[in-house]
Amino acid sequence: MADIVVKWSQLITPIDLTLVLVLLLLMIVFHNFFRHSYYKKLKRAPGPFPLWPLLGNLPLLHKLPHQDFYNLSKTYGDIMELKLGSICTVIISSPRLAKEVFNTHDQAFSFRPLPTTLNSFTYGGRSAGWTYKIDDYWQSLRKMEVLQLFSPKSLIASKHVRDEEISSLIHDVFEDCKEGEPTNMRTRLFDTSMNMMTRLLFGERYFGLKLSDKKSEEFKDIILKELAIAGIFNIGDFVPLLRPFDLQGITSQLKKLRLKIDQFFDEMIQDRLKQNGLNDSKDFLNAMLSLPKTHGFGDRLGDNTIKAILNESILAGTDTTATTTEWAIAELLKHPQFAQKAQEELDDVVGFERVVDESDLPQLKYLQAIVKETFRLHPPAPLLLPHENIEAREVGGYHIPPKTLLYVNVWAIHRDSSIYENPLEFNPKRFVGSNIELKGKDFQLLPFGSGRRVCPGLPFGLITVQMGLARFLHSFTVRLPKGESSQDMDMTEVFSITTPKEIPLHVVATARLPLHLYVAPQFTTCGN
Ligand code: HEM
Repeated sequence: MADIVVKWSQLITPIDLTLVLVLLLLMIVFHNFFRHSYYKKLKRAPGPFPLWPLLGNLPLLHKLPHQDFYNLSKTYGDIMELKLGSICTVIISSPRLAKEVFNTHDQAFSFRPLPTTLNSFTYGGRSAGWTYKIDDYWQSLRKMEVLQLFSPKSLIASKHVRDEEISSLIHDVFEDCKEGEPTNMRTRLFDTSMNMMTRLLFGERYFGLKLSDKKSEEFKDIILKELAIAGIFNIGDFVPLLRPFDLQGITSQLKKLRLKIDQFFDEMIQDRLKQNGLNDSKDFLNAMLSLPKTHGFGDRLGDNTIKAILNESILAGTDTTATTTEWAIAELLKHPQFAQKAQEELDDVVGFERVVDESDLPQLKYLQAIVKETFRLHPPAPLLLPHENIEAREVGGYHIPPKTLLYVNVWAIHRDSSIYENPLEFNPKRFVGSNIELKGKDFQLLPFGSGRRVCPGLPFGLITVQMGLARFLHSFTVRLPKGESSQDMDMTEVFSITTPKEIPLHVVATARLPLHLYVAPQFTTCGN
């Protein structure tokens, strides 16, 4: 054996090895070069040359991929093709092409490639958002979610949950301001959204009231870790050769986290099954457990599907509404003239003797304009969720090969200067009197996506943001803590599963309504 080792080392000298490596590198560069010219013949969308072996254009992306794509689109146009590792990726950055994708080719691009992180959290893509294709299973899931959570009837049934949780938020901020303490809006809004979701899903509040409760703390920790890890742009998803090395340490974290999630949801499901009178409670977990197993799902509405749906709903429904409301308050601190205008409207419509009710919303036009403007500048999912096609298509006159990863960069669309005047300016006036809606039909404003895969939580998410902001503005005037200037406020964003402000917003609030309107709510015991 020793002899053989000696012979090999004599055969291959360091110079030989360097030559082989250089040759390999040249081969990869030439391969990419010829492929690139070949693409051009097929009228492929323009894009930067995929210079890096294995990585392609990946090194062009930094911490905020949607901003990198936006900057690249200024050079290459509103449809461009990049090679991210081994994945052919097309990025759409104009309303015209978003309309073409979601109207003409919606079915073709309705496939959902599953990143490694979400594979684990959705039990192999069993939730509606990460089911790969649109089939009977996906349709049954969507139908069940809409019926139980988001239909007009369900929204009326869950109104008291939103009212109570927002009242609790107002009470907590009031307590902070009585003490003269700044309020951490990030934590308060997150807890509010989380409590709403957990009450709808399994009938329990999780945070805020029971901070000493160990189980609540553990649950919050799991969810925060999931949110953090789910947002990581995993190199292994783009460069399969690197996947086994787990360079970002994701796989090991996922395993630990998945065990904890499993344990948490398993206990909850078992407890529920042991309880007599399963059908008395009207939360989503009970609805799922009560469904006959064959109800449109074949035998797939097992425990793993239920866990995947619960987990996805928490991940999709919590941070999205909380970060949008936080951005809205931050923008209004920077532009107090708009906050004042919204407060005048609230005072006119609601007065000072009661709190805002959901039935007031249609009259709160200025508030609605503020919410739209916030979604325009700060869409929680700036690239929507990834889409994929299995058949070749032509978009904008360019050939899109099968298995292309497609991102619709709504962050870029929302900043298109041919649509929005001074697009980088926060100015809700642009939506006053406009009939642009958030429902996915107006392609210049798409924070909830569009087409078949449009967000099913849209009605719930929108009403939660509108009501949270309306109640907050009606109840308080706010300023930043001493020593901080709103004009210098750092508005840097972070790319994660949502796109929050990098530095959490802290505010000092002053009450503007009679004291009895800040009392803590009496919580009804169950979700619905
Ligand atoms: C401010 C609130 C929200 C925003 C901005 C938002 C945004 C989005 C976006 C952009 C998509 C992807 C659309 C696409 O790929 O074209 C999506 C999908 C989805 N959202 Fe939301 N969402 C919000 C709230 C919610 C809530 C409250 C829930 C439910 C608990 C929810 C559940 C889902 C699900 C299940 C999908 C996947 C749909 C599918 O692929 O079939 N979202 N959402």
